[in-house]
Amino acid sequence: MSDSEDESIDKQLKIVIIGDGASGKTSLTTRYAQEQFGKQYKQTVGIDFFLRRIVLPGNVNVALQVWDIGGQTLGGGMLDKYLYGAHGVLLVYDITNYSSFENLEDWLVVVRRVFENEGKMPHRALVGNKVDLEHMRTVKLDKHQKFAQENGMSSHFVSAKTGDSVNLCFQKIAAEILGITLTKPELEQHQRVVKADIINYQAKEQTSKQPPPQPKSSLCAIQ
Ligand SMILES: Nc1nc2c(ncn2[C@@H]2O[C@H](COP(=O)(O)OP(=O)(O)OP(=O)(O)O)[C@@H](O)[C@H]2O)c(=O)[nH]1
Repeated sequence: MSDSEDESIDKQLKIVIIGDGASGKTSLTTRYAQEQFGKQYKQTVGIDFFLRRIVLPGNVNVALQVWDIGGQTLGGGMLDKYLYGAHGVLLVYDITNYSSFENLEDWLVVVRRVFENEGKMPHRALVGNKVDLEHMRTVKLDKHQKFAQENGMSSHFVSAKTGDSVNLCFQKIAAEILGITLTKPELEQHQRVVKADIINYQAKEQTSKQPPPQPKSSLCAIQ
């Protein structure tokens, strides 16, 4: 296959990210598209766009056009237009903020209204963000699962801060939209992998005449 063929895009998907202000939509998008995270909260006014190319099994080249919608857009006239033509909609909430979860009902009402005339609903994904703050969780797991089930949504937990499961979330959604099955090795490949040095304290306590201990490396995947 030539270089140009290799780079050609088979599918272009429009993915729209909605949910309350400060739930982490911009952080999630920039983590995914640019591998970055900013601690400072800067409200999105209107919309931001990002593009990321991925390859799915079967050598399917996909361009994901990610639309990051400002949380204040709910109730405004532009949201319908932003949603129009979406293949996938991510409904994001903050697991430490119960009202951001409750309000997803209102966001979903808009999604249903926009797509009821189009005949085909986009893929809808329920995304609980900020799992690095698990100790502050206020939205119970069973509430999340019930909401996803009742509304025909796929279910995801991520941390835009640590990057935990962010790639996996987008990869799964893109594959589901295109009817592509991800194999176990592919799923594992998109889990975030943390590399840590194991320090041998016993060896460290030995006299300085001894040769210094060699650090060992280990890999662990966060599920
Ligand atoms: N601990 C933690 N903080 C996060 C995470 N994701 C986002 N934040 C923080 O939450 C705040 C809001 O994040 P944003 O990404 O700006 O939220 P948003 O949903 O885009 O907000 P709007 O633009 O108002 O719609 C920022 O201070 C982020 O640093 C996460 O996974 N963990």
